[in-house]
This record gives sequence, structure tokens and C-alpha cells, in this order.
Amino acid sequence: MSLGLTLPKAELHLHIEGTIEPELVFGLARRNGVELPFATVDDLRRRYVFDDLQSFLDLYYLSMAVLRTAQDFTDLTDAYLARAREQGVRHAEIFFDPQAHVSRGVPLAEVVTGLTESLRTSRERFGISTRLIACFLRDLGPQEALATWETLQPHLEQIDGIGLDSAEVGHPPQLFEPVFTRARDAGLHVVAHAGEEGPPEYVWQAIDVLGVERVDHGIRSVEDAALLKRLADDRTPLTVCPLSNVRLRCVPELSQHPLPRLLDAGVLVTINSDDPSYFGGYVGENFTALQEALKLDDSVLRQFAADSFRASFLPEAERDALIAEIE
Ligand code: HPA
Ligand SMILES: [Zn+2]
Repeated sequence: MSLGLTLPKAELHLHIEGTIEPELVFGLARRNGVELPFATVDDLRRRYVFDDLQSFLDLYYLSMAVLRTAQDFTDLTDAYLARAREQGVRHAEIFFDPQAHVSRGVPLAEVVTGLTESLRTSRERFGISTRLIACFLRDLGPQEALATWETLQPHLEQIDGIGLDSAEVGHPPQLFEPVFTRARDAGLHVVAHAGEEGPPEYVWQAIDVLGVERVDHGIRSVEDAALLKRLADDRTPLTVCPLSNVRLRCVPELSQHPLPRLLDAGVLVTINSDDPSYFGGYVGENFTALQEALKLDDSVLRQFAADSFRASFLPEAERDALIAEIE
């Protein structure tokens, strides 16, 4: 097996709802009596061609309508962890979208209970330690985010951090300062998607106004030399998702990915899968596709793997032990 698949690694940018494979969409639709607007698994898979972030999000929100019970969320998470283990994942910091479920009438407790039922034994069953990050849907606005923050309060024991995702352009990070300040004050980790389709200014706002510890995507930072220097000086990690960037047409093809320019500027970069069911590969496959397209040395893949643990929210001793396994 190739190094990209076998290297021990942390996955830090992974939407659990984006791991639902078409077969599971159909299986859960049957179990829950949900009508789907697709006839077959192949029919659904054929729709996995996107023009931009929004065209993907439309299908992403449509397909997740089959997730209704705690058991559905447990099964979904177990399926991801089984796949991730095969790709060398030893630690995963997993996003979920509370508002995307509550707005469909699924109680938040059902979602969190289902996810944590899987995650609490992930280390024993799959050899993968985990964290859970609740993301706010930025296109629903800052007031909805604050209201969602209130509904998360009974579940904070199970939630390690907050994030910001969904349609980026027109929904700048600075609007979400109040909810991010509350989450930081509550001792949660904070991250945000910025600079995927949005301009470098959104990345500045994510670090300066929201105080994020990592930037999700952040690839448009290459358009701003001062921003690159700031990210490099502060060692603020970017969670880059190469196959996602190509599938959502943020980057024309993998061989033209801005990642080498990020590395040249000294930015700490990690490699992740984002929504692997939709984008043609899990995290190990992102490593191998990138190595092939950019002709990267094995030493660069080892650096990505080590940096994935450095950029994680694991305690230092655990990070160091995992980094020591990379050879
Ligand atoms: O790549 C993404 N960007 C923004 N929101 C998302 N929600 C799932 N995947 C994504
Ligand atoms: Zn994402």
C-alpha cells in the first residue's frame, strides 16, 4: 500500500454528513420511510458533479434528510471510522451541522446522542481518538447561530469546539463575533471555514475577529502576501482539502493546487477530505492524489502527517507519541 494511505494521520476537516455513501442514503431512506428524489444508487452517484460550493450544498442538504434517529447518526459515524482506519487515521476532529437537522425536526439530543454513542468507543474499536465540533450555518445568519449556541448548552460536555460552514460568499466571519466570543469564553476550541470561495479578507476576519485556532480551507490566502506571512508567523494551521477544491472548482485541477505556494510561504498545512463521499476520496486518497499530481517527495507527506497531529486539539504528550510513529 502507498505511503499516503498507511501514514498515521489526523483528520481535522471532515463533515460527518459528507461521509454518507449513496448506499447508506438508500438504506436509511428504506429504514425511515423517506421518499428520495433519485431512483437508484447509481442515479444519485451520477449527480456528484458540481459547479461550485452551492451546487454541492444543495445535494448535501437533500441527502442528509434520511438521517432521522440517534441510531442513524451512530451508524453513519461507525461507517466513517471504519473507512478512516483503512486510511491511517489515528485521530479525527469531526464537524456536524446542528441546524441542518433541527430545522428538519430532528431533535438536537438525538443527533448528539447518536454521534457520541459511536465516538465514545472509537479508540477501542477503531484505534481512532476523536473530538466533536459543532458548526454554524453561516447563510442562516448570526442571530440563528446565537440561538443554536443556546440549544447546545446541555450538550457542551460532548462538544469540544465550534466552527462555521455552508455558503461562504456574502456571509463574512465578522458577523459571527458574538457567538464565537461566547464559545471562546466557555473554553471551547474555535475554527472557521474561510478563503475557500471567499476572499482573503474573510481569512483575516476569521483570525483577527473570531480568534480561530485553525482556518478551514484558507486556500485563497495565497492572494495576499501579508496574510501568508501572518499565518506563517503565528503557525496558524490551514486544513486544506485538495479533492474538494477541485470538485467544487475552487481550483481547476490538482496539478495547479496552490498548496506548494502555501508551503513555500512557511504556512502549516494539513490534508483532509472535507466530504469524502461526494468528492472522490477519503483522506489517504487525498494524500496519494496530491503526491501524484504535484510529484511530492515522501518527506513532504511525512511532514503533512506530523503537522496534522501538531494542528490537532490533542494534548501535547499524545501528539508527540503519534508523531514518533511516523517513519
Ligand atoms: O466545503 C465546505 N464548505 C462549506 N460548507 C461545507 N459544508 C460541508 N462541506 C463544506
Ligand atoms: Zn468543509
